[in-house]
Amino acid sequence: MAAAVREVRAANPLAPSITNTVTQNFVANAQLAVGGSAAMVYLPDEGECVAALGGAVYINLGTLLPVYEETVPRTARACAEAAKPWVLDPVGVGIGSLRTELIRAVKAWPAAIVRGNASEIIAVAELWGLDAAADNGRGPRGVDATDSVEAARAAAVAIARFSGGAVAVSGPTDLVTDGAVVVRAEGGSPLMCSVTGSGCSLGGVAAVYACVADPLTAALAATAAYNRAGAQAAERCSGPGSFQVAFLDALAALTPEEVADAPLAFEEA
Ligand SMILES: Nc1ncnc2c1ncn2[C@@H]1O[C@H](COP(=O)(O)OP(=O)(O)O)[C@@H](O)[C@H]1O
Ligand SMILES: Cc1ncsc1CCOP(=O)(O)O
Ligand SMILES: [Mg+2]
Repeated sequence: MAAAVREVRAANPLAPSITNTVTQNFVANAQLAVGGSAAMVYLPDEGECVAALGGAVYINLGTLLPVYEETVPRTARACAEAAKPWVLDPVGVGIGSLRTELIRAVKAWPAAIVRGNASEIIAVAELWGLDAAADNGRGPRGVDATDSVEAARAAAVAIARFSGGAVAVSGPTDLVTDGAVVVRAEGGSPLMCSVTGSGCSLGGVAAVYACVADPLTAALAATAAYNRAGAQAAERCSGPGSFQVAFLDALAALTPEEVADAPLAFEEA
């Protein structure tokens, strides 16, 4: 994790995004704060182009446009063909039919990292037909979780075993797995739920680290960085507005050691 943080700062890798219109700015600023480079695109040929240019691609389904019916599968396929990692954030899975169709479609080119809140991870496992235990999910309420992180454990492990990558479930305690180990990470702040894009930008930062590290290390580095920076920002702010500013400052100031020393609890999956 420390090496990933250091290498990103040294190499300034590009992790382009197809992401929602609500939080693009926060995603790009968080990617820049950790030392990465950002580029947001919408069109199918642009997705293919940035899959070739970038070290890893972030695809977030938060606000879909009709063109995404083409952009998302073509970009995921381009990543797979170029052996580039990509990160899926299945925001709001369950709203409308296109999100469902797209998540079903990209099962053919599995993401190196699937990042979402507990309800989204449970819903993806259900859609991919991976895990009977995942049927327990109550489903997302819009973009928010209604399930606990622990309720998503089996779904997360099943997705990681299917994809061969990592799954990061966010919440009060985060859970990250590669299908062999399950890692729990504490930290952050409840204020992160009051700033839209905390989850989206975590996915964008995971894509930055995936440019230089394996999926599990990248997902853990992003999660640990968020937990550290979130806790620090909460001490320095006076509410959600100043939290977001303090959070970007804290993210930019994190040392590799602070990220690597974040408390993590490992167990067998
Ligand atoms: N109650 C909480 N306490 C501390 N950190 C939290 C809490 N809820 C969410 N976080 C953190 O906020 C970030 C976004 O997580 P979450 O809110 O679950 O994502 P999403 O916005 O996609 O629903 C993660 O880094 C997570 O660890
Ligand atoms: C509010 C909202 N609506 C569609 S996408 C989006 C942003 C969700 O961001 P996050 O999942 O990081 O809270
Ligand atoms: Mg989210």
